[in-house]
Amino acid sequence: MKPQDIIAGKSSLWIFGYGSLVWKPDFRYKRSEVGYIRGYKRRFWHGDNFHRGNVESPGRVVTLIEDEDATTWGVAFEVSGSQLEDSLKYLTVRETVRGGYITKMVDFFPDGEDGSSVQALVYIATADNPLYLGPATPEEIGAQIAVCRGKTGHNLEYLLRLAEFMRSSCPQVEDHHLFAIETAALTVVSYFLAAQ
Ligand SMILES: N[C@@H](CCC(=O)N[C@@H](CS)C(=O)NCC(=O)O)C(=O)O
Repeated sequence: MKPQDIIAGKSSLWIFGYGSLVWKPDFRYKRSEVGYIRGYKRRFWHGDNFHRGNVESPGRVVTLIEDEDATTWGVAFEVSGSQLEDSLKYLTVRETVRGGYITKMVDFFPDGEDGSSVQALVYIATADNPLYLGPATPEEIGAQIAVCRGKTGHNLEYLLRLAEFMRSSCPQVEDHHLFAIETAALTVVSYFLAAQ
């Protein structure tokens, strides 16, 4: 969907973040809510040759994989008025042009509500994306993240800030994939430090 199609006729829009957007939206918004979407699992299966890696050593960032039994927790940001066009213009470059993500509309369930949901825009990198790296063990992914960096910073920062968000904002959620990769990456880092 093109940004103009997304905002057509809308006075406000919710944008769901589940990776770097949860800790670094970098666009102006009216309000935010922690919550979840259903039918997707978050996986570090997408490559990144710009923000957290480069062409020779792509980093690993998250995307969403369809799984009808799964839920993914993150943050939704409501944008309205001029924030609508500004946020989508910014995210088109950050997510789509540089990251290879496409847009979809999903149901977002704010935490603590009565099970009600709102429609939200989400950026997803699908398996047919040239940057898609696919499944690997937590050890393989952790080792890759421990050594990659890109124009925005180290891949380790991307991982640790997401893990910190989940611990502080969603303590009730046990994200095995995320925390196994965090443990693996920090183990590699500890070897590097011990070797010095
Ligand atoms: N679309 C996901 C993932 C977003 C994401 O991590 N995208 C990368 C682009 S490859 C990004 O924005 N990176 C910025 C950064 O690493 O600071 C989200 O909603 O958070």
